[in-house]
Amino acid sequence: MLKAKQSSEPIKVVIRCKGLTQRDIESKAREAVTVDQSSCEVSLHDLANGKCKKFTFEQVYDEDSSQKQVFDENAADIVQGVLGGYNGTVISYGTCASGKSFTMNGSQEDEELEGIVPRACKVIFEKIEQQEKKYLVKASFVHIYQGETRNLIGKNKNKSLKIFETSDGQIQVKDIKTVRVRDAESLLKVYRAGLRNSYVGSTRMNACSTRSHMLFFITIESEEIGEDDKPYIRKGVLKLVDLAPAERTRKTCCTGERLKEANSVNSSLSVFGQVVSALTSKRSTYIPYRSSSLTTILRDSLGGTSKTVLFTHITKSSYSYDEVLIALKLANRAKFIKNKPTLSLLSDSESILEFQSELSKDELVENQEEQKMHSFDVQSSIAQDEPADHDSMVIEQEQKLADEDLSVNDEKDIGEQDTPDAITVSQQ
Ligand SMILES: Nc1ncnc2c1ncn2[C@@H]1O[C@H](COP(=O)(O)OP(=O)(O)OP(=O)(O)O)[C@@H](O)[C@H]1O
Repeated sequence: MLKAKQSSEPIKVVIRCKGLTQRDIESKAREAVTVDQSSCEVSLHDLANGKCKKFTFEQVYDEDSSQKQVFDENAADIVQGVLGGYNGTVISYGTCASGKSFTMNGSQEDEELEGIVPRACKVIFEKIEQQEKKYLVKASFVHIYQGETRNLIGKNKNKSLKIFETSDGQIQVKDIKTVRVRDAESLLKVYRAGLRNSYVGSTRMNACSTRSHMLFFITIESEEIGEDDKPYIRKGVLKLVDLAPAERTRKTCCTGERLKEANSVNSSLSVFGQVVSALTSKRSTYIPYRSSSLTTILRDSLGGTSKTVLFTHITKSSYSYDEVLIALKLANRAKFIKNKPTLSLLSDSESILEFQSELSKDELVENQEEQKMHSFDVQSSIAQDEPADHDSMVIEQEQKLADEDLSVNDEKDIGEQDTPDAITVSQQ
């Protein structure tokens, strides 16, 4: 793999603050957080003793921020980078019910409320349509539930997937389900099918609380001819990560399975915090990535070659003071993590052949469709003595293809031929 090294840059840390909910107001919570968007300052007030802790970040959003603004100002660049052959990561972290899933997924009912993932899916294909180049787009969706990495799409969703490191230092997830997609709608279908399979449970803090860390991967490859007249594949992986919340189990009063889930999430988030600390401490000689599946998969995103934005969600409620303080302290440290975004240009014959053979399948399908249309054209002209309706034929055929490819939720494996044993999710 050819890699044009770039200089290091800090990961972007963004704070998004949610206002008091009706429930907070009814339970007499007060506002313990103030956000100054112009100075990018967040103040956390200890209302009992009148003290205040101030933090500054690259970008802070109050409760009136729009989904579009949040995407445009933080994720659009990352998506553009992935199209250009860089890895990109968006991580949604924060306290319970603070809007982590709202930022990533948002609401399907109202386009204005769509989150980063649906917006990214649309932008990717809008940009691809503006290009002459051919692109391959593939998606995978896994979650980490009680310490096990599992597919959220395809068959065998209960199988625990192994994470391993290849001899050249890449982190891969074995048997991850990967689906080739040809348009934004299909990509969104994969995402939504995975979401339907995710584990959401009711807690005292949130009726729809995420019980596992969810990681949606979009791999984008494009081919070009280099100055040496040889073919190269530009390859970028976009990781869209919705983390489960750290939970004070005494507060959420969960028991049984919910308690096990919370303990497992807390332990992986504690490793996440240790990795952030180690990466930003001058004294540290070891980064404990391997202590959890989450940080192993995110190795490239934290201190690696990815362009990364870390959203830290907090709420204004005075009852969440302790959790907000922990989240702000982690975010404040994460500001000092440096990554080296690195362009990935593949020149090995295996990658090029794989890319070209995928594209040749498209040509085969296109030729078959053309032949079918031609015979339909001739037959219908003979039968009706009228020209065939080409446009509606094409739309029908495309719809059929999309449906066949994306019947993910029916446990029917899709794009089986597209499924490699493993995909690279992290690089040294
Ligand atoms: N900025 C926002 N504007 C409007 N509604 C929001 C906003 N952020 C969150 N919400 C609403 O607050 C509720 C909780 O949000 P969400 O489920 O996204 O939180 P979460 O942090 O993912 O929760 P959990 O930690 O339990 O997984 C949802 O009803 C969501 O629609």
